[in-house]
Amino acid sequence: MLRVLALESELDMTPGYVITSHVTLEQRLHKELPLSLEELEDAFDALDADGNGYLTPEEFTTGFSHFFFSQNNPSQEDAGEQLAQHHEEQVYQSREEEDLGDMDEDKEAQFQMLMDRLGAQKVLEDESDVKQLWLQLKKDEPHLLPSFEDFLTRIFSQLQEAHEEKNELECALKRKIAAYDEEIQHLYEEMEQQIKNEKEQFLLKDTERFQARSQELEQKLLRKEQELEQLTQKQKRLEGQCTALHHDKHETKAENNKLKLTNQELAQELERTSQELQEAQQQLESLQQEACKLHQEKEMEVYRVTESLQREKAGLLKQLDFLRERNKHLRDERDICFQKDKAAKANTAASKASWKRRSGSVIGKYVDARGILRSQSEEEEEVFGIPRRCSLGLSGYPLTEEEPGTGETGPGGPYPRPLRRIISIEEDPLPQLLDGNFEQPLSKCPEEEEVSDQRVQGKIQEALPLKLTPTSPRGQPVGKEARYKEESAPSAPDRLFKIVFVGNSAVGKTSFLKRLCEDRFSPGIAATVGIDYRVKTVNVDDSQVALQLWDTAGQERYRCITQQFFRKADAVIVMYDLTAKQSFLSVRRWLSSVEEAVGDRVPVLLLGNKLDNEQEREVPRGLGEQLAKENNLIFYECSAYSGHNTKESLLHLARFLKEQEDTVREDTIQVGRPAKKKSCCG
Ligand SMILES: Nc1nc2c(ncn2[C@@H]2O[C@H](COP(=O)(O)OP(=O)(O)OP(=O)(O)O)[C@@H](O)[C@H]2O)c(=O)[nH]1
Ligand SMILES: [Ca+2]
Ligand SMILES: [Mg+2]
Repeated sequence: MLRVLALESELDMTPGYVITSHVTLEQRLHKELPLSLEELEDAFDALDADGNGYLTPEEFTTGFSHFFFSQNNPSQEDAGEQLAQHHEEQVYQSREEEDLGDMDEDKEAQFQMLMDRLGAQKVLEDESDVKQLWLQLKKDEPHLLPSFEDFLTRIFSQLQEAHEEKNELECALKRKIAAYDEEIQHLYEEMEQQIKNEKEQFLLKDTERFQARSQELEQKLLRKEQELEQLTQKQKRLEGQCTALHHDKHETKAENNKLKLTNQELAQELERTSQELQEAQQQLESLQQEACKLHQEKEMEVYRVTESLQREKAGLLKQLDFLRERNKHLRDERDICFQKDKAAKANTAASKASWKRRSGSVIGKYVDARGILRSQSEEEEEVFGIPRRCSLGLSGYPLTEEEPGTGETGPGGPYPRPLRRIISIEEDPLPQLLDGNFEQPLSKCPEEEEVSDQRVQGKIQEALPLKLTPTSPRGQPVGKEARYKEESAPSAPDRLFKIVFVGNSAVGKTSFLKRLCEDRFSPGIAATVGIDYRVKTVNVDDSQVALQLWDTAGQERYRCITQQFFRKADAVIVMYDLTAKQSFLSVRRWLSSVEEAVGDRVPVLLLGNKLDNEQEREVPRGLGEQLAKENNLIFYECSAYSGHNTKESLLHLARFLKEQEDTVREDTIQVGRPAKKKSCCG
């Protein structure tokens, strides 16, 4: 029993507490108990119900109670007995429980006192077993009670000690555990710390690496972003360019279409224009041909007319001479008559010279509509002292009503005036023949009538025959040569020179001629179309020089027409406007076309016009003089506006032409002598 009790004291009665293996237990108990290891082995094995080598408090309690009961009923041997025993035990227990139920109060108190004394509460959790045992002992073996109680005391003290030990152990264990824990904790912490540090380091490294990596990645990202940015910008630019190109493409396409359309239109236009141009060219050619034909016809006409006029003139002059002869005879006869019968102043019927009416000459068309000879000028007035004549119709009668009192009236009313010969515009009119105000029919003798104006008397008398016998139907014109005998008698012009007037448009050619021939200036003059024509007669050293002045149009488009007139020119006048530099610069071109057409055989007069416009002068005088010197020209600066140098320059040219012609004549007379060319400017 004791053995068992000692055994029990080694057991930790805490429920669930597992006793370490029995080997450990036997070793410990072997010292305390007078048992051999084998016996202890058997005891342990007997208690280890499940044979797992470990004793639990339940196994120990159960085993102990077996042992105890077996002590009480040693007889029972077999299993059945065991079983019965077990059954008995159960019954016992149940019986016991009944007893217990009946246990009186003091036992309970005694037991409690015992427990208290033993301080079992601290040690035991469940006192029922011990209570049962105690009661049982009390009941069955009361003498054992004290030993039981001793035992219990011991056990409990041992238990208490064990408990305390255990507690101490526990405490120690706890402490150890705590220490271990602490250590572990510490270690754990350390480890934690280390891990933490490691982690931290790792983290740090990791972070660093991560940071580095992330920086790297960031940089890479940045770079990529920049690249992306650049790529997007590039893409945008390219898109922009693409759209622009696309747009341009559209625009270009549109423009292209437009251009194609314009091109087609232009091509059509061009075609149309070229057709029009061809037509225009054809028209122009035909016009030019017509113009040339016309011109040639006109030229031919003019020359025919001039020829016929020349012939007529020669005829007329012959007639004139004849008339003068007749006149002279008549005068002689008259003188004789006067002497014979002063008294018998017989009616000498004025033999009405029946002036054979000349057939109208072809010159009619050169006289302007009113029959006024366009070339009549003041000069004639001076030279011939003939006042302005009234306008004559083509028939020779005045176009306008005469002032009353000037017309002659005969028995049958006004005498029909004999038709006058209308002198060609080609030659200067014989003023005395064409005098409008002195209605002297050619047949009338001057003595019958007092000529009102003394100034012209001699001229008319000389010129008019007293009595003209009817002559052959077409009186022979009195030729020029005949006139040479009558130096004094003014007559048709001695010389006839054809002068062509050229120069840029608007330099003042027409105004100059107007001033020269009509002595007036009309500012609003229109530009000349094609060619114009005037005649001007000047008196050079007592001889009449008729100048045929061809006024050309300066405009470029008439150049080909004017060009043709150079050929027959006896002299050329080149005019520029001294207030327009360009017109001066064109002079060289004019000179070269003159040179081309007539060589240098004709004299050239260079005129710088518009001298009145001094403030707008663009061509210094010296330049004109220099050019004239270089090209051997006669040079004047003049003004059609003021008339300055208009006559002087022409007189100079006329004199030059006359002298040139005289020289030529002399040369012709002295046969074979080559004519030398006089320099124009002397
Ligand atoms: N101040 C001034 N103006 C002038 C003079 N002569 C002509 N003019 C003006 O110049 C302009 C042209 O005169 P025109 O006589 O028609 O010139 P043009 O050379 O005949 O011209 P085309 O017939 O085209 O060759 C006109 O307005 C005239 O009034 C001048 O001496 N002085
Ligand atoms: Ca066991
Ligand atoms: Mg003109």
